[in-house]
Amino acid sequence: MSSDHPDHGGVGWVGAVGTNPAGTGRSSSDVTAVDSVADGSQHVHVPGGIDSPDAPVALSVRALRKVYPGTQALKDVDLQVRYGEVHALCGGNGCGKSTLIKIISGVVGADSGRFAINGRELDAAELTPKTSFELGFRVVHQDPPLYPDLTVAENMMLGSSYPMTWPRRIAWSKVRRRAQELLDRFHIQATPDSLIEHLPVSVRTQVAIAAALQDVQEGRCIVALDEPTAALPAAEVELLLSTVRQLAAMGHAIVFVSHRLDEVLSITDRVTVMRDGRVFKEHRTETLTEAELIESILGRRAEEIRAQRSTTAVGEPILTVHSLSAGPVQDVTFDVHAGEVLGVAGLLGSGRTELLSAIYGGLKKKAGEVRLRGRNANFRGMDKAIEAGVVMIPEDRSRGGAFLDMTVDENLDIGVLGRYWRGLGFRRAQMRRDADALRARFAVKAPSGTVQMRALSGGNQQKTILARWLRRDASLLLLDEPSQGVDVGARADIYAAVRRVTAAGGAAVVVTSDLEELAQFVDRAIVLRNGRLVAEVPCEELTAHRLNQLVHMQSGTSHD
Ligand SMILES: Nc1ncnc2c1ncn2[C@@H]1O[C@H](COP(=O)(O)OP(=O)(O)OP(=O)(O)O)[C@@H](O)[C@H]1O
Repeated sequence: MSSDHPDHGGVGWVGAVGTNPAGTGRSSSDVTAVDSVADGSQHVHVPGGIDSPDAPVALSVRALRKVYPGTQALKDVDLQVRYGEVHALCGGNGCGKSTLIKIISGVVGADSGRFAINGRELDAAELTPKTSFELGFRVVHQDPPLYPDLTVAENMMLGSSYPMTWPRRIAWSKVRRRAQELLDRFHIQATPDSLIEHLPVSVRTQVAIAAALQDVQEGRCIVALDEPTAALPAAEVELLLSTVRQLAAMGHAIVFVSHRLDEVLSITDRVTVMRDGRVFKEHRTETLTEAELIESILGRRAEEIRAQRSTTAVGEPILTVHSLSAGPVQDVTFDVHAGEVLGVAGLLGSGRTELLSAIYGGLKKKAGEVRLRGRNANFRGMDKAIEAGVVMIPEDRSRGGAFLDMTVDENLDIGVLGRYWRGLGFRRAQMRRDADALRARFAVKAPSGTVQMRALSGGNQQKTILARWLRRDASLLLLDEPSQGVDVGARADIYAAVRRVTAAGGAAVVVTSDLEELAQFVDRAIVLRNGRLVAEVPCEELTAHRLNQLVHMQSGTSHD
């Protein structure tokens, strides 16, 4: 391990947390911090700051190893997280971040390693979900395990005990009231009786976070958030990030996994960068620049991954949308030209996802028309749109794409099998070579193309699905949150693939809640508010700040 200061403190390998006679594992400095929290103080006294060797350690991991068939996911990982800090775990897709968190939460077994959680030392074999939970480790996983056909209240109560009335009946009014309190506390736009399957992805993520954190007001916890903001639009991201900072100020230790480097730089105290199953480096956020962080994660210079704007002259209109109304979308008119990537910015509920869906034929139009290369394109269903050269990659990839029981290459090849028939012969070797090349081009980290899709990390599944769709000969790409969950290098690779389509005379429309990404990668943007197109931003005016102003303007939450 190479680290700036992988200091393990002076009291054994668990740092400042020794085990006291009462078995709570709290040192005296530790207890002071707890008392101050109980007193309602928003600040935790950390002697010398959280970087000090005296700062109490909440979580310590030592020499952790994990081998999956064909992959050594973790190689001698050491990590220390202190009370009162937000500690980022960063690294490329498949470097082992989720595996590390799953092991600490006890849901995946490690091969070897030692842990100290809230002062209790354990061996890898002793760590079960129950022990981890009882010791105060809380986690919101990348794909939160919510039950789509249950209500918000029912999902929130799963895993904690249901309030009961006599004679042994669930007290539903109490369940609902408790859920409503959580919805209010986390400012979630849902009711206790909303069915999860009817909620947008971002609201589902918020529900999962609220459910995991429902009891963290009491006592001190270690809260791990595995890419909590991947599916959240900007306004909710800010809300969540301030909740995270508040939790740290209350004395909890936060492990924060994110590919969104602006978030990492804005709310964390330290960053541990992992590469290929190892801890590569630990940084203090205060003195870290974005370029240094990118270089630490990727091992390449930040300039190498900057996206190029369109270099081709903008050609004839590929997509023309005229006075379109569908769902919340009202009277929207715009066009996208050959060679162009158009970005769509808007808050949750602005109609951005429905706009793509209406163009694609997934959402019924109320009025208006859609033209492709000047011809009427009122697609009735996906097949017709695909035939016409339109590719749509939806926001919710679990509905739109990954076949987890099939192999990676089968996932890549679905939809293009017809290409490989030559008369009665099937060109299997060519198909394999093409899949190899595709995995390499999209940097899909997999031991081989024959492993099951479920063995891939979240980001690598995402890259596989994108590669499947982007290999088609599309003339119009409709992409909803294309870089959700992918690392900073892969994000640039995805836009490079989009550029290949536009350079060949195609066009693309990209919806993303990451305004930095829009400002960096698209050629022009439109802004939607309450279903209406309210602004068009040309390339020379594209900045995240400008887009942020425009998306918030009417709601009175402008962030000037
Ligand atoms: N159930 C599994 N079976 C086999 N291999 C697995 C399994 N789960 C994860 N892996 C492998 O372990 C490695 C680490 O995966 P992990 O999910 O921890 O990565 P990650 O850093 O969280 O990635 P991402 O940023 O994409 O979420 C990857 O190579 C992945 O393919």
